Amino acid sequence: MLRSWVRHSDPAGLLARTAPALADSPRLLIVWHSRTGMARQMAEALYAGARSAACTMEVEHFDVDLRRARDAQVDDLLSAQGFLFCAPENLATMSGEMKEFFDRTYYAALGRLNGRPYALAVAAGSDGQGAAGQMARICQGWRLKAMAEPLVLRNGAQSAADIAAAKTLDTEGVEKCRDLGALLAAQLLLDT
Ligand SMILES: Cc1cc2nc3c(=O)[nH]c(=O)nc-3n(C[C@H](O)[C@H](O)[C@H](O)COP(=O)(O)O)c2cc1C
Repeated sequence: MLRSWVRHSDPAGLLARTAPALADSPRLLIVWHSRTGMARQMAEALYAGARSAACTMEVEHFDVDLRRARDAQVDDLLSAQGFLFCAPENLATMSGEMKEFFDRTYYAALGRLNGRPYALAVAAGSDGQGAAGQMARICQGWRLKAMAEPLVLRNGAQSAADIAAAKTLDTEGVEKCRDLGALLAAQLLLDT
């Protein structure tokens, strides 16, 4: 579509020369899963932080792809220069949908993401270390470069009722996620 518009409207070919740069905008991929809302809000704050960092750095062309785990594909990984993975801890592991994303994409992406920056964010009741450790091992297998310690936010839920309740991320949590999103975006934009 863009190429055909360029061909017909730009006989001198000036825009055509800039088109590849637009197609090659750096891309940050955020993959998330959430059952009761906390990790979703964390992922949204990661996204907002990444966007605002690009704005502060006056970077015009920067894609931030916020993708639910069940919808994320190998090509999404391959076309991104950096990653944020955000999931809840369920039964001392990352949630099943997040694990299924890694299972589905791991071997197809292996050896093709080496050195790209990443960070992790985990929503938890009282722990979170199990999910963070598992995701970190997978990212290590992919030879990604950790940009920060995993961000683990705990809401204290332990009873069945509290666990099932819809969650609201507090202001401090939003700020921490925004900061992490900004850090990843800044690193990626400096690298590319
Ligand atoms: C089935 C299930 C198992 C859970 N197991 C853990 C756990 O092992 N450790 C923990 O810290 N929190 C545990 N939680 C609490 C969640 O991590 C917490 O409620 C968090 O907010 C979930 O994120 P979400 O709101 O994005 O779904 C569990 C929740 C569910 C539903």
